This record gives sequence, structure tokens and C-alpha cells, in this order.
Amino acid sequence: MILSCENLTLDFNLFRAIDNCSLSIVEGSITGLIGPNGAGKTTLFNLIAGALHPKSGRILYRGEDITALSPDRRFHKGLVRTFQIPHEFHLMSVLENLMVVAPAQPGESLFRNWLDFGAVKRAESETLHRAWSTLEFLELTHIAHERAGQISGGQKKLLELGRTMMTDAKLVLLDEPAAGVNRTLLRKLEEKIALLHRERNYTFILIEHDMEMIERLCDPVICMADGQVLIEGDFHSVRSDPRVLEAYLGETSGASA
Ligand SMILES: Nc1ncnc2c1ncn2[C@@H]1O[C@H](COP(=O)(O)OP(=O)(O)OP(=O)(O)O)[C@@H](O)[C@H]1O
Repeated sequence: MILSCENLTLDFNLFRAIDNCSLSIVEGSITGLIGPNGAGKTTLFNLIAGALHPKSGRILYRGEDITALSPDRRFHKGLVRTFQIPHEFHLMSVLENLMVVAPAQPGESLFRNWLDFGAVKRAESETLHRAWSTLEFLELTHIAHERAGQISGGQKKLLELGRTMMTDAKLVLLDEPAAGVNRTLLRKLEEKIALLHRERNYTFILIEHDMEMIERLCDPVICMADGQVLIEGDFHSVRSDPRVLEAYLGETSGASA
């Protein structure tokens, strides 16, 4: 298991958003996290990424108890939430947006810079090389020098995925990657997620309301309701489970399962 959440509970004032929730994520899987609006999916992501801390329970990442760690410490251990990395810098180019995500570089310390200019240059050229290979992987080299603020919504999602590749990500939390992405770019995004999973052994947890995307990419699928795990299994068994249908029918805002 790459991640285990054990009996997590979180309250927002008197409202219990996460209620004694336990789940485990298998290393190398793409796990789909579904559930009606308000089920607690994003709050669970916030707990896993460290943006919120549970009232009780614990989180183990690669066997280590990370419940008390800051988001930053988790990020440096390879637990990356897509929009934990700041949204794209609009005025910077696509290439520069990748380069700024790279782990701390020697040139960031003036003293070090003065002592070892060669090391700074080497690190910069490694970062540039990594950023360029990331663009090649994402098939975005043609927009390398465009301002990030001017690219399409789907290209921004690809860029966001690319920025996880500039870190040494192991477990990536994707919160509704399909939202606002056109069909063509959505298939490309799916293809890249599948490739990162297959060829680079990334583990993903994917919150998504687009059930076709969940069906194509995810195994297993976990359905949450009322701050708890309702059921876990393959897409078809989860989708046809009467408890899941009931949970979706019970919601008022009408997301489709
Ligand atoms: N900061 C907050 N303060 C108070 N209540 C909150 C806060 N954040 C979330 N909630 C409530 O906690 C519950 C779970 O919300 P959450 O956003 O985790 O659900 P979700 O499953 O991600 O829903 P959606 O699919 O609509 O994004 C909801 O009832 C929501 O209103």
C-alpha cells in the first residue's frame, strides 16, 4: 500500500464532513474517487495533502505516519496534489512554468552561487532538459514559448500534469481533471495519465464526475457518501451497487453516476 487512511474524522464546526473514514491505495493503481456532491471527496484530498488536519485518525504514506506533516513536507516526499502546485504563472512561458517547479536549485542561494557557479549552471541545464522532455512527453513543444495565461483550458491541465513530472511525484491527487476540458484534449490527458501510470509507475487518485473517464482509467473505484467509504470495487460493480444509486439519487444537486 502506498497510502492508508485510518479512521479519519473531520468536523467543520458542528458538521461532520469526514466520518471515521478508512481506505487504502495500492501502489501503482489509478484509484477513482467518486460520490455525490458533498460526499467529502475534496475534504479527504485536503486531509491527504495536509491542507487540513483530522480531528482523529491517521494517515500512513509508504508506511510512515504523515498525519502531522505540513503540505510542503508531504510534497517533497512525492505526495503531490495537482493544484497544490500554484496555478500557472500567466505572464511566464509554458517552459518557464515547468522550470520553476523543479526542486530547490543551487542558484537559489547567492552564497552557493558565488562559491560554485559551475554547479548552478549544471543544475539549470538539467532543469531545462527535464522541462523540455516533459513538453515532448505531453506533445506541447509547439507552445513552449507561449504565455501560460494564453493557452487553452485543456493545455493548462496538461501543463499542470507536466508540473508534477518536474517533481519526483509518486502519488498524485487529481481533483476533477476533466472539468472544462474539450473532448480531444481530454483523451490526450487520459492517455498521458495512463502512460505515467504504466511506464513511470505513478500512483493516482482521481476525483471525477465524468464517469466515462473513471471507467476508462480507474481500477479500483471507491465511492464515498456522507464522509465515509460506501463501497470499493471495479467500476461496474460499484456503479451497479444499489447503495451507490441510492446515494446519488439522494443528492439534491443532481450529479450523474
Ligand atoms: N471549509 C468548509 N467549511 C464548512 N463546510 C465545508 C467546508 N468545506 C467543505 N464543507 C462541507 O463538507 C462537505 C463535504 O464537502 P466536499 O467538498 O469535500 O465534498 P465533495 O465530495 O468534494 O463534493 P463535490 O463533488 O461537490 O466537490 C460538504 O457538505 C461541504 O459543504
